[in-house]
Amino acid sequence: MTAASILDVQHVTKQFGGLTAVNDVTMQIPQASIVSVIGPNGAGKTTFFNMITGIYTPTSGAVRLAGRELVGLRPDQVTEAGIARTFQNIRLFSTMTSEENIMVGRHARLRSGFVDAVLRTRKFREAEQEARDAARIMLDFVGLGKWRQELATNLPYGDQRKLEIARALATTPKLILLDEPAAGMNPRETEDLKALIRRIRDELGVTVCLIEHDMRLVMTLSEYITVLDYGSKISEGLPHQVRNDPRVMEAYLGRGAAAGEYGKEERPNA
Ligand SMILES: Nc1ncnc2c1ncn2[C@@H]1O[C@H](COP(=O)(O)OP(=O)(O)OP(=O)(O)O)[C@@H](O)[C@H]1O
Repeated sequence: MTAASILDVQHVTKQFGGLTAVNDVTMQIPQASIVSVIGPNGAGKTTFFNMITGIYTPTSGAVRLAGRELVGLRPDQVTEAGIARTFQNIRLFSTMTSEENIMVGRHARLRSGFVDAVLRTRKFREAEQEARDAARIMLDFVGLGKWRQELATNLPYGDQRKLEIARALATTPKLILLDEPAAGMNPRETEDLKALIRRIRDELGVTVCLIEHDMRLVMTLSEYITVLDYGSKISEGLPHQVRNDPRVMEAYLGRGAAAGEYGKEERPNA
């Protein structure tokens, strides 16, 4: 990779007792790129994201965002540093409106403090208005403007996932990590998602890294792909390189779950 990296992950390892969930993985994410991390179930992908975002501290290794070391920071500090993420399972506040869900996500950026909030000072009201405006902009950006006052739980499934992305974007990240964003989506929702991810990079200039099992989406959207298996990096490169890598084929096909997971039309060497 020749482009400057926004994220530089060096030799990260995570052990849970005797289990090595991620084993000495090095990966660079070029600025303003769309990249994917793939691998069979249990390969260590989510653990990898959890180390980048401060949920887990790596057993060893370094994670740098634009040169700044992130290991040791709390998740909220990592968000503040410029990394936002979504989770495998939807984590919206179902009793809040779409707008409120985004305002909560933006909390990390609010400048007013607890005392301001209790006293409802001008500073607090201004910060709240700013959060509301930002929420509207993000809702419009992801195409959910009409759902602004609707409870999150009432949104169609695909729109709930978009709302999570909007919430992450409202923290004005440099890099967004999406954990299985297409999970459970129908083909039309997946196409919509693909267009949205491209716009996040092209129009907002935000670098995107996704974990995804939908190989058709991964192969058509990603500029670079990193493949994990049993915690180790077994391949990386351009989509066609990864698709044709015998090690990748073996990792998927060797477990007998290949047809479903790798996708019949996107099988390596197909
Ligand atoms: N907190 C934890 N404690 C112990 N083991 C864990 C923990 N988190 C993950 N693991 C184990 O680490 C390994 C990697 O899990 P991880 O969830 O990172 O894989 P994954 O590639 O994201 O899988 P999937 O595609 O199924 O989501 C698995 O064996 C898992 O059981």
